[in-house]
Amino acid sequence: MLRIAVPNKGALSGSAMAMLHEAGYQQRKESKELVLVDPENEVEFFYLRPRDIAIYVSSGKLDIGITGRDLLLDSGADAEEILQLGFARSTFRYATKPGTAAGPQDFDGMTIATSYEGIVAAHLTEAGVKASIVHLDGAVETAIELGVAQIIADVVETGTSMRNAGLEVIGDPIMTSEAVVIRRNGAPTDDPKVQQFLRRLQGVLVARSYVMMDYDCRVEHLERAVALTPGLESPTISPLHHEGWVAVRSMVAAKEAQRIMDDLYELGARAILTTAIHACRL
Ligand SMILES: Nc1ncnc2c1ncn2[C@@H]1O[C@H](COP(=O)(O)OP(=O)(O)OP(=O)(O)O)[C@@H](O)[C@H]1O
Ligand SMILES: O=P(O)(O)OC[C@H]1O[C@H](OP(=O)(O)OP(=O)(O)O)[C@H](O)[C@@H]1O
Ligand SMILES: [Mg+2]
Repeated sequence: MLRIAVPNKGALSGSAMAMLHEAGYQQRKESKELVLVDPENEVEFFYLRPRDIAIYVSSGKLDIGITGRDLLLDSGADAEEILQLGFARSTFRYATKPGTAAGPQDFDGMTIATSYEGIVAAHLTEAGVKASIVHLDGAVETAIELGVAQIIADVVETGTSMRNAGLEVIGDPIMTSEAVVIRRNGAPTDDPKVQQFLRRLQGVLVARSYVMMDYDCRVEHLERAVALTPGLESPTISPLHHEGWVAVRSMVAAKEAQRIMDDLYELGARAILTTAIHACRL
């Protein structure tokens, strides 16, 4: 059985479980369930704190896990990311009250509050800055108002939490993060069970970001139409009963579908349809 760590709460949990469900795996129904066996797919899911997942995976007790790139880096665990999942995207940034500092070069002697001590300590060392770090579990934005620190380092998605606390982000982003699949460094790369799991998740990613496009076009316009819809390998072309016309079928990036439909119409294509892809193996 493949043993997989899944975030049990927080920003990663819901999207991770939704993606696994979409990939055909059973997921827990109750938030108190700690372990779920999916015998049909020969997988065992362990619902763990997101921050602990890299540690379990690096210990070798679990084969793979879903966590945030920032949490993996912060843990210092001996694990590596093997697939990007495209949700829980964020940047990790310093922030302060306007006028306190412009970037790490001004931090000497200051105190920085964060939940990600590992990332911040490594970044300060690299920048040659001598500052103190105070560890907080969350709601880090409040630390400056309450006098615990002059600077914070935290996850920023929309920037709303920073703005609401009257803070401005300073310096370059320390890192960008998203949900990732991780495995222990040095674990075999050709484990067929892991490969199958990754293919299923990749299938979900493709199904979410592509649509299937069908249209009819005149043979003399085919080359220009195919240039607009080259597909992944190459489009399928079928003859139509109406002479001089063909039917074309091709996968298209969902976010470009409307523009491509307009361009195909201009070219003379007709009966242009898009349909959702529910699952896929590339
Ligand atoms: N608002 C957000 N938008 C996108 N990603 C986020 C957001 N907040 C946290 N994350 C990401 O979620 C992961 C942190 O998970 P964790 O569950 O510890 O955070 P959380 O949602 O703040 O939960 P908690 O506050 O209960 O600890 C990190 O990878 C982080 O980048
Ligand atoms: O830029 P934003 O869109 O505002 O999102 C970022 C905020 O979201 C998360 O906080 P969460 O709500 O999980 O609370 P926490 O700070 O207690 O972890 C994160 O820690 C930031 O505070
Ligand atoms: Mg949080």
